[in-house]
Amino acid sequence: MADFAQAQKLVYLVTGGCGFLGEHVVRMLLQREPRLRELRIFDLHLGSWLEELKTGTVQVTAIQGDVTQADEVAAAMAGAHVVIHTAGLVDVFGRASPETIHEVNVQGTQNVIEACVQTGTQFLVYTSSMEVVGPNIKGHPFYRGNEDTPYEAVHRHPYPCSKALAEQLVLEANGREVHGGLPLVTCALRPTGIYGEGHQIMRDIYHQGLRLGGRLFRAIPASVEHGRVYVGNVAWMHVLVARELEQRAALMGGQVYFCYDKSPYKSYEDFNMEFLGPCGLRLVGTRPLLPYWLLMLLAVLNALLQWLLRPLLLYAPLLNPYTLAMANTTFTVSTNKAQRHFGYEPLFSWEESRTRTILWMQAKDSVAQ
Ligand SMILES: NC(=O)C1=CN([C@@H]2O[C@H](COP(=O)(O)OP(=O)(O)OC[C@H]3O[C@@H](n4cnc5c(N)ncnc54)[C@H](O)[C@@H]3O)[C@@H](O)[C@H]2O)C=CC1
Ligand SMILES: CC(C)CCC[C@@H](C)[C@H]1CC[C@H]2[C@@H]3[C@H](O)CC4=CC(=O)CC[C@]4(C)[C@H]3CC[C@]12C
Repeated sequence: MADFAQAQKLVYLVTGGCGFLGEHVVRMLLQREPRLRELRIFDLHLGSWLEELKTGTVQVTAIQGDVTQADEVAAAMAGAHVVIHTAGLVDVFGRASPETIHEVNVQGTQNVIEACVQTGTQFLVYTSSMEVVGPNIKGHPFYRGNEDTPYEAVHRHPYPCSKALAEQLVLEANGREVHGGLPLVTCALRPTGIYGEGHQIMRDIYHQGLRLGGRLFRAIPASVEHGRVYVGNVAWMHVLVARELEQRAALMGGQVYFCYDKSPYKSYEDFNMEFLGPCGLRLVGTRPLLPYWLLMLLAVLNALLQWLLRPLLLYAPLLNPYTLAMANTTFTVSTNKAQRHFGYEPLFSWEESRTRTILWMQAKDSVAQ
């Protein structure tokens, strides 16, 4: 018992710990990081599920706070050894203003870095995104590329712009001296499209299908591959990186890693059908029902409507010119950098990831009815 207590010495802080990915990171840390003494969960909105975590041997501290407030971040971080920064504004639908997206994703990340320096927190793991690379505005395919694949990364949309800037800040901060004189060690993880338990967009698409009488109509050619990764494996990568950063600082510091697993390469819609199919939905058509130009016209109309209606209400449908371009451009990853640098292997097989996601969809479905 004394040995166990001695081994529990680390304090971790997870920003955005109540979000879709953040919750999985929090639960994974509690399950798979035996050296944890205290886990701080920092989020703008705290979930009631946190209460159930407070019964174990690890001290779980919930902190309601805002990453855009430097003093709140620094106060939460005092005495922490590792910070996993997943908090972010994920908005490609025009819900938030570009200024707000920048403030949360870029200024919020800068505040996390400065808090590390100020408080002496030496290890920072940042949740970046595939969107830092692409797809770019020219619609160039990125076909099973890796971290070194040359690609023209050009963005205009506020979300990828903010993620790219924030990632750059994190990587440039690697090696900065933190309070106490030691060097800050940082790295960035770039998930592709994350799926799994808690994935709100999947639920939105499911409900859209229900409204259409149990059908979805193919909009994207089946040949367009879209990278996807299971949330449990993304969480596991975060836990492993955080664990290995100290021992392998020279190798991993300042590095980026795509998040990957054994999920199959498919189009966005065909991939979703792996889960929506068993929930009773059908994807109609082997080819897109509407030509691309017509879909783009609808997407532009949606954007126009959003702008016109903004003074009255928030109109933010899934289809807009940006999301259409995203879904319609091949972007997939094939790499083993995480395996080579820190021994990552996916914790969940594709079959397990699929089953877990289906069970969650079905359970949610029965609660909703
Ligand atoms: N969902 C996806 O497919 C992907 C997500 N990512 C990145 O993963 C991270 C997590 O994303 P998700 O879990 O999907 O999003 P999410 O929206 O479910 O979670 C984000 C969390 O951050 C919190 N948050 C937002 N603004 C905050 C603020 N000002 N201060 C403190 N907390 C704040 C939210 O309350 C939320 O709990 C984000 O950084 C996102 O950019 C990267 C690649 C793919
Ligand atoms: C028929 C329509 C055109 C289908 C619309 C699908 C879109 C809503 C989604 C297609 C691609 C998704 C994005 C992608 O998986 C990469 C992402 C990375 C992130 O960091 C955040 C989420 C997202 C932008 C994701 C959002 C939904 C899509 C645009």
